[in-house]
Amino acid sequence: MHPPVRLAVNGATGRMGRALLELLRDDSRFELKAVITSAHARQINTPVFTGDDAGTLRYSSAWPAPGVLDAVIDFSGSAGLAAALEYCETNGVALVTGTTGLDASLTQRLDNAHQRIPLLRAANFSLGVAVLTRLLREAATALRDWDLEIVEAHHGRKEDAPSGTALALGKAAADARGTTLEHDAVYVREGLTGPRPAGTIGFAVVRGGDIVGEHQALLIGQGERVELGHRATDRSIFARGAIEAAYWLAGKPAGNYDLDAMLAERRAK
Ligand SMILES: NC(=O)C1=CN([C@@H]2O[C@H](COP(=O)(O)OP(=O)(O)OC[C@H]3O[C@@H](n4cnc5c(N)ncnc54)[C@H](OP(=O)(O)O)[C@@H]3O)[C@@H](O)[C@H]2O)C=CC1
Ligand SMILES: O=C(O)C1=N[C@H](C(=O)O)C[C@H](O)C1
Repeated sequence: MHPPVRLAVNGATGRMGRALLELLRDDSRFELKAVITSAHARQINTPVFTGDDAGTLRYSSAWPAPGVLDAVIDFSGSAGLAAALEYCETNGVALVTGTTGLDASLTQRLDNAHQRIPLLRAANFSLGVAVLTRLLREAATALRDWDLEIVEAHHGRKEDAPSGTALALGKAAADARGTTLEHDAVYVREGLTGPRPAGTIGFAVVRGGDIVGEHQALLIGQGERVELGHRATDRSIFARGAIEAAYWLAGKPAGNYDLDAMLAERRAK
């Protein structure tokens, strides 16, 4: 049993931040040291928890002094993740991030971060999507010539499209087929004419209401099709996955880690 992991949550007033705090409040494996959100959030300087065991923790936009944290969990946005990455790299702190919709330069910074810190990124922290990804790799290989379409649906406040998960599923299938999304993805069909080009991977996006997150991969042949799908109905599944990842990652040497490695290590125990 190692001492509690000293943790910060970044993006703490958001949908995922709130789901994380709800679970972390009663998780004795962690000592919550900082609860960080944007400087303009109305919760800044207000108590994070209420009740008899509330403690003195307050929302803040300032990162703690060096030496205070072992790990950061980030579900914020590009600016929030950039700040978290800067802090973690400067202070040698482990970073778990689920933020999606990153531009090329932030992706590049993350790609290089493994030289300095333990880093675990996942576009989707649910166990179900980890399994869906494996199934899709197998189906995309076995049904190599079938058309592949990826359909995703999310709540109306989501900022990026297609979702990080849809892109990760597309990438997994493209890798399995020996191609790339840069070469074969079709994100928009408006203005295209003629038949569907063979080998392309199509993406379609639905946005509305309170949909937590749904992903479907359709492998479409002649006279038959395979449909693989996952439906999240509660975002606590993502929060739980990220918390397990932070506990697993804290104290590891610098490097790039993923959920598959964590799940494999746990299965082996
Ligand atoms: N990998 C996964 O499993 C999942 C990934 N996600 C991804 O996580 C991200 C967040 O999602 P969600 O919680 O729904 O989004 P929200 O918009 O609800 O939350 C984002 C939070 O980050 C805060 N924020 C903005 N800028 C900064 C900053 N510079 N520093 C710190 N905090 C900041 C926002 O504050 P304010 O509102 O004041 O701007 C807000 O509280 C998205 O990219 C989403 O796609 C979501 C679910 C699961
Ligand atoms: O923004 C969300 O809500 C979600 N985002 C992630 C994504 O972009 O794939 C994961 C999940 O589907 C919820």
